[in-house]
Amino acid sequence: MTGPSPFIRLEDVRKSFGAVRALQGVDLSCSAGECIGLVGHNGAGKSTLMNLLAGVFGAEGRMTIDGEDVADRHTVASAQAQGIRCVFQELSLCPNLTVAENARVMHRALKGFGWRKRAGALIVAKLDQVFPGHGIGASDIVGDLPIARRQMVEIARAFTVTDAPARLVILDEPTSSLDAHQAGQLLAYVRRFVAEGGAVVLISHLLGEILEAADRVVVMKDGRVVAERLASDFTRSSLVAAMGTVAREEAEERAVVSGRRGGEAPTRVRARAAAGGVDLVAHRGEIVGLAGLGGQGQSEMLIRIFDAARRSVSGITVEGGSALVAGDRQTDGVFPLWSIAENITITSLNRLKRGILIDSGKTDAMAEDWKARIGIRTPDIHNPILSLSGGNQQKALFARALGSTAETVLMDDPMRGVDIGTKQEVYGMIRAEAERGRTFLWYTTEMDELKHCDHVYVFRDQRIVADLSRAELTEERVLHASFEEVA
Ligand SMILES: Nc1ncnc2c1ncn2[C@@H]1O[C@H](COP(=O)(O)OP(=O)(O)OP(=O)(O)O)[C@@H](O)[C@H]1O
Repeated sequence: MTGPSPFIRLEDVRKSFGAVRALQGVDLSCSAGECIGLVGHNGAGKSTLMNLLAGVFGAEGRMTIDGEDVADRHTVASAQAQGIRCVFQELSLCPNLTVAENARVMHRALKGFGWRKRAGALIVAKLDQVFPGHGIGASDIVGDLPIARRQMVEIARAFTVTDAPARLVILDEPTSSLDAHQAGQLLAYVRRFVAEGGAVVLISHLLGEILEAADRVVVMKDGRVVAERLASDFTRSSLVAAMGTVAREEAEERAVVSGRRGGEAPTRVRARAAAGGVDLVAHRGEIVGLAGLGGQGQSEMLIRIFDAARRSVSGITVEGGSALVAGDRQTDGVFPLWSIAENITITSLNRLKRGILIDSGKTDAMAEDWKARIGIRTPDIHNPILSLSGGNQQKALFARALGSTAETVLMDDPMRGVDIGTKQEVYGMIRAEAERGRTFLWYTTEMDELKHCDHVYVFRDQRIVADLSRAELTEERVLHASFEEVA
């Protein structure tokens, strides 16, 4: 399927974490000048396989680079020297350093007088190539950047070259925090990089991206490769079928019936408009979408509403409490030292007490219930949350919010890294909860998800510039409102 001498070849690779058999005999080869799309359910083993390529840990089986057996001596340093670069789901930049300094962390060759300037020039030039108009400066502190820009820096850094070449760049959910425009820029760059002889492994749950950017698609399931074909031989539905989620995909097409609740239902959230904008109003049982380009104030609005449910915030009223599903899982969502069960139950502890003490039987029962309902893949809910795959961590955050008693659930692009089958189930849960009276405010960068909303507010420059009903909702109208002043 690949050329005569692939850059990297893995054969019969196996890896276990305790009782979890993450890889159960995987073959994969990757050649210069191709983009491999890697897809599969949450916990299928994709990131584990990429960690292996990047030298993060070893495994049983064979691994050759340029035909040479390296299985016993492949490390992060040797991978880097061979030109293997990785952009993992959880960003690895140092938040207290500048963009230029983070570029230097990866390139030891940038030393001596003026290294900071050279590092800055290197990363900004790559940002210009990958994300024209990015608006990022070399001296910006990474921790001060919004998550989309941090992700852009991390991606651009992976493609920068000093002494070692960039031969294979692994992108694990690279567009999860990018808006559609930025994601398009990245995919276009991937195609240029591949055309010039580079290799890319692209992991994504957005199948459109895979079909657009990949030459070959590899489908994983439960630690095995279950299908491998040219991308042109797949359609979206045959790819979904290969992943084993065809029935749920069809369920997605079911229309939302609730419609706008204004007038008849009580108001749950009201946020007064910024100058020149539109008020945000959400009623009982309504699913309200927040759209627009990334970083236009959507996440900030959700955080302000979340705060307003706890203390007085000028211009915002919230009835009945709120729960937040964070978009930036790494910094706002997951308690990294806690177990899966503790992460799920933290906002429900008031209900899980016996007397004044937390009842561990009740917390375990709640966590087990959500593990089953939302399909969190773990042998034990008492395992650390970081033992879960990225998508399964995100499911735990959903369980935390949906399992709370809050009347309003705020969702900050919450489906990042969640597989297509689980997404359908969560969409169904959101609909069912809305029908029972819960209110959802849902910021999403995925156009397809807006169709689950009763109406959609489009944000631009930190204010709402349009309020589109379901009937009015088209990608064109959202884009139009995102870019232009709406009369
Ligand atoms: N450090 C670890 N400790 C324990 N278990 C782990 C560890 N890393 C991965 N696993 C387990 O290995 C399996 C494969 O995880 P992996 O992260 O490779 O999945 P994935 O296909 O990348 O999923 P996602 O789409 O959610 O990112 C999962 O069951 C996960 O819980």
